[in-house]
Amino acid sequence: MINTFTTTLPPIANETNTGEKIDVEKIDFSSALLDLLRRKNPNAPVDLLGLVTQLAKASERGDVCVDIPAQTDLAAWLASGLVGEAGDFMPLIASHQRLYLARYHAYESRLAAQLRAMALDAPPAPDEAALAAHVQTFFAESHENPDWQKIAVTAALHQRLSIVSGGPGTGKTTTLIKLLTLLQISSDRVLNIALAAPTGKAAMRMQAAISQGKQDLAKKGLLSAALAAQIPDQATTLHRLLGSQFNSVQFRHHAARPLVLDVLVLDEASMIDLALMSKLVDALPPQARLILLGDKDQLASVEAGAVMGDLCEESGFSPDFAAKLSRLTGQVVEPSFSASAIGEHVLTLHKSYRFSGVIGELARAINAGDLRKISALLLPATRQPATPAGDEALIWYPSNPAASGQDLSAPLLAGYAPFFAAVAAKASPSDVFAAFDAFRVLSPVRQGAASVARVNHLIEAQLVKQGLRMNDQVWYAGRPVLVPQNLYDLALYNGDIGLTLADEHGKLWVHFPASDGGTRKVAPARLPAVETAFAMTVHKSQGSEFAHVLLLLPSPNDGGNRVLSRELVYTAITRARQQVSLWGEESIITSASRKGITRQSGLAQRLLT
Ligand SMILES: Nc1ncnc2c1ncn2[C@@H]1O[C@H](COP(=O)(O)OP(=O)(O)OP(=O)(O)O)[C@@H](O)[C@H]1O
Repeated sequence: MINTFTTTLPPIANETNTGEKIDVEKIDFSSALLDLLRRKNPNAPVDLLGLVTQLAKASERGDVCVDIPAQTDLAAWLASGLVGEAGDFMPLIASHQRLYLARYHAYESRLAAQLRAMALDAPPAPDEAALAAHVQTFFAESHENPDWQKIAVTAALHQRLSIVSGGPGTGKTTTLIKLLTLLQISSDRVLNIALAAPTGKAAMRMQAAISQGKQDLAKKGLLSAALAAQIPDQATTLHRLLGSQFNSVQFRHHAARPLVLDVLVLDEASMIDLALMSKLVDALPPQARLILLGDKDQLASVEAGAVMGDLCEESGFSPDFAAKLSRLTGQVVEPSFSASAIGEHVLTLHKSYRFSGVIGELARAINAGDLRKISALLLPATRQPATPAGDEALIWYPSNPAASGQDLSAPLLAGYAPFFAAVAAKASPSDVFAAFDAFRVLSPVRQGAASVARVNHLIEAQLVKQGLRMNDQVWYAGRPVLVPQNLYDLALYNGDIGLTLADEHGKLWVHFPASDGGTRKVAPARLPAVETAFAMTVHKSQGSEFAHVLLLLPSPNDGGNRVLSRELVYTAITRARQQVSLWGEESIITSASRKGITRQSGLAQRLLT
């Protein structure tokens, strides 16, 4: 039986690891937990209560557990009736010298056990000769050696669990389509394949990328119309796939009522927290394949855990498997020791086919904490005029955007000018969306002088000046909004972006992208809890892409140091397809790249062999 103490879990966190949005419920979490424990045992060990306070705070930051100090009298804790060991029904669990809230321990240990079992449960091995021939056909154009996409496809065909990790443009989707096609070719029936992503936006991007990828493969004569029809174009959100239920943290699909599918593909897997990943794996039917796609270097999930990072911590092919992959791919695949039971299932793509230029170089340098490279990339830009021409891939404003006297409005308005022009011209909702997605302002913080709130305020004030919005008017044509929570009755989800546009009678509607590639509209009155979204936090931008990203990086005294990290800057920069504007002092950028976020979790250790 799973040990659950729902009352001891923190409420759903909302961008907690940015530390900006304080949830009132959360302030009381640590004291509520302590009260509960004291009521159960008035003589609870003092050091236990001290660590519980830390655990409550840590869980708000996204940690799954805290380390138990070496000198702890664990026997006294276990005798207190508050702490148990794995399998006990207690509010707290001590395991592997870590203290957990019971439910997180259950999620973590269960997920690790299930992933280990999936790694051992290999599907019937494909016929080598046939597979080698298919691989050669599908990668006939490849001049790469090693070709990581080819190796990933070949490896994944032998696996029930595959984790494909790569930065932007490394060909995760391209690899996936080849993999699904080959799975379908080697199956004697039509496979039931489901495509899912954490947010509606990410699901739509996945859908668009898959249908583009299918067309590319078909043009090369590698995908017949019949096969193409067997690979779905439709992607859904993970919540919808699992079956969200109103007012419940449980989904309709779980271990006792699994999904009906043969292959589940989950994109943007780094956004998935521990609880959700555990529920997802629970809901898989026996023998179904799970393919996770994501970028392990991006920010971890908003909720607790760093599942993608933990899963990818160790990787490497055994000598036998490496030899097999060498035979099948015709390339040299070196074996390497991996201490993880799922190390062979971590398939990393190394070469970016989209970012050959400065954006990719900067993203890699930030990731590697390569300060010299970062400075070299930023240096030429310092010579650029304060208001650059706008066609450079990297633009740098070397000042604190939160300092007084900084005029944020000019670049903001310039960036959104095509969007306002499309709104004024009453362009179709799809065209207005395209204009809006060409530029986005990102900030790490919600409040402060260079925050999301400030940018939204500045732009809205400018719109008043330009006569495009009446003072204090909440709804106006051109207002972009962000849905901050799941609104199941409207089929809208946390993070969805809508655009307010006037119809031919002047009536305002909020348009949202629809799953068929068009848009659908909702009356503003039905959306009581939305936020203006000219700017958004870097956390919320995950799963989205924009042609041009302007990233504001406030200095420490303006809230920057609390939240800036390598993962945050990397995630923000890699949202940009063509152009990045960085607005922050060099020391802020370099110190962020020195600071990686480490989340306390025992998942990687539980996966060790
Ligand atoms: N092996 C390859 N050779 C040439 N071009 C490639 C190759 N693989 C991918 N591409 C091209 O690179 C671009 C990005 O590929 P793809 O969309 O598969 O990457 P991704 O990792 O899924 O990207 P994203 O960052 O959007 O998740 C596409 O235009 C694709 O056609």
